[in-house]
Amino acid sequence: MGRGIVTSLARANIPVIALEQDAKQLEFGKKAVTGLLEREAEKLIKQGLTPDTSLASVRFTLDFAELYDVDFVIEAVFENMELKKEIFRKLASVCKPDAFLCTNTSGLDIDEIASVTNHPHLVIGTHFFSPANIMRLLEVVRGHNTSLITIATAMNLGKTLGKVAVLVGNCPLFVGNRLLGPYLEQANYLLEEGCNPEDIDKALEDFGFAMGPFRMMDLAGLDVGWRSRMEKDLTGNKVPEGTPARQRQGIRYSPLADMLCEMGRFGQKTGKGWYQYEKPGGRFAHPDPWVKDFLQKYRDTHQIKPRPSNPEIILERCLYALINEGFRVLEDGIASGPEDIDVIYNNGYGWPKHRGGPMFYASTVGLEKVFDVLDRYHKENPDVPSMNPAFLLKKLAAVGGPPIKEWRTQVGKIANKL
Ligand SMILES: CCCCCCCC(=O)CC(=O)SCCNC(=O)CCNC(=O)[C@H](O)C(C)(C)COP(=O)(O)OP(=O)(O)OC[C@H]1O[C@@H](n2cnc3c(N)ncnc32)[C@H](O)[C@@H]1OP(=O)(O)O
Ligand SMILES: NC(=O)C1=CN([C@@H]2O[C@H](COP(=O)(O)OP(=O)(O)OC[C@H]3O[C@@H](n4cnc5c(N)ncnc54)[C@H](O)[C@@H]3O)[C@@H](O)[C@H]2O)C=CC1
Repeated sequence: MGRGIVTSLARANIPVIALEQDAKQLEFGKKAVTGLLEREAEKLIKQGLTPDTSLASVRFTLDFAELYDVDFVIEAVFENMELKKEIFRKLASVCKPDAFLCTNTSGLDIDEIASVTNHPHLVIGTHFFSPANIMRLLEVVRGHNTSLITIATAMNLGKTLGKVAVLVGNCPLFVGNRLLGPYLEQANYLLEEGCNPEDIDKALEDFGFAMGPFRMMDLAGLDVGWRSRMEKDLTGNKVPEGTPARQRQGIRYSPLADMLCEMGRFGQKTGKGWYQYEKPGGRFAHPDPWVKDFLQKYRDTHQIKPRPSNPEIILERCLYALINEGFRVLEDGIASGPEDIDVIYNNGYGWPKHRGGPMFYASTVGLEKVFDVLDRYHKENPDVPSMNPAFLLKKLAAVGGPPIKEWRTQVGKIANKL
């Protein structure tokens, strides 16, 4: 993410100091940023334009002390709370007192990160999306103490970078990734039940997604989700002994993605994940016979009898799970309206734009249908609480599923924590 963010800043002619933890990583990063900027320059030249971005605006360093007079920091280290806090302690001591301190976490608590600084009003989440120099979304996550000036500055940064900035509230995984959780959960359960990654990806790509869930996670890096689950003690050595492999805290859980990570299969970056790639860093996903075999052995171990799923079932389960969480986000006041969720999905996750975003799509399918499918699934699978229909969905379905623009008036004031 760091290299994509640096490239976006350099492209907008913002001087950047790019900091890494060791010389090897710094060299990798420098090479990657140089490559991305050169590629962009070539594209402009081909179009008859003169590139005005230069690598000279980027300084590469290993020394935190060089950050003493920067206006704005964007931290993008591994998804680990203790490490993020250590970095923010350092930043708070090195940077000038009015520097804005941003974190590119995928879903950690912004308030906890801010708590280690003396100026939490200057701390904010700036959540970029992979590939960070390409995807247009910037989720701006306000913490409890984040000031209006800090929010305005982060929103303005999004605009300067040519991105679409959306303000959201602070909760685990924020908005985009919070909806992604139940979507990925269903995709993983479908694998357990007999599908292969390519069956599920094909159904969602035929629906119009730029990438199905498994190709997308291979692109983002499976280790990101793994670290995020470790932070929640869902995997790793803090899981209590004797916990059944397919259960956590009494609810259904799929350990499949964790098992791939334990074997070093992180996706495109390692050349192997849910698919295989021509080399580490390769981009062309090929179905991997190893994965097919791995899934079959897993089903045998857990005595799961494979059953077929057609594209319609795949779509309903994955999409309605995602939409249901969208209603919960609205109930919690984490997004300011259904339109914001749609903008997030259209610009950050390769959602098919012609379908208008997940919440608009739900309104076109019919909220009664979405409710009925979720309700039936949840009654048959009470150990999957994410599929329990959200209260707001139930309420709107009960009044006939009005068009999206009428949701607010139908349900009264939606709690807004922004
Ligand atoms: C619940 C736990 C949560 C854990 C997960 C947390 C992760 C997060 O916090 C949030 C995330 O980022 S999730 C990932 C979000 N990203 C997506 O969904 C990407 C979906 N894919 C796409 O949009 C297009 O396929 C894409 C744009 C990638 C490619 O587009 P096309 O298919 O049209 O292909 P191209 O025309 O060849 O490429 C367009 C530009 O993209 C560049 N590109 C392609 N693949 C890339 C890759 N793997 N890495 C870097 N850049 C890449 C490609 O070079 C081209 O760039 P330009 O030539 O400069 O235009
Ligand atoms: N991969 C993705 O799709 C997305 C990731 N994120 C978030 O971005 C952050 C980074 O994720 P990735 O780029 O995927 O991870 P990564 O593993 O590719 O990169 C992390 C970088 O942090 C550097 N680093 C670690 N400790 C450091 C330290 N003490 N000082 C300086 N640099 C240090 C590492 O050398 C490495 O280059 C995480 O918080 C992740 O949740 C956010 C959006 C999307």
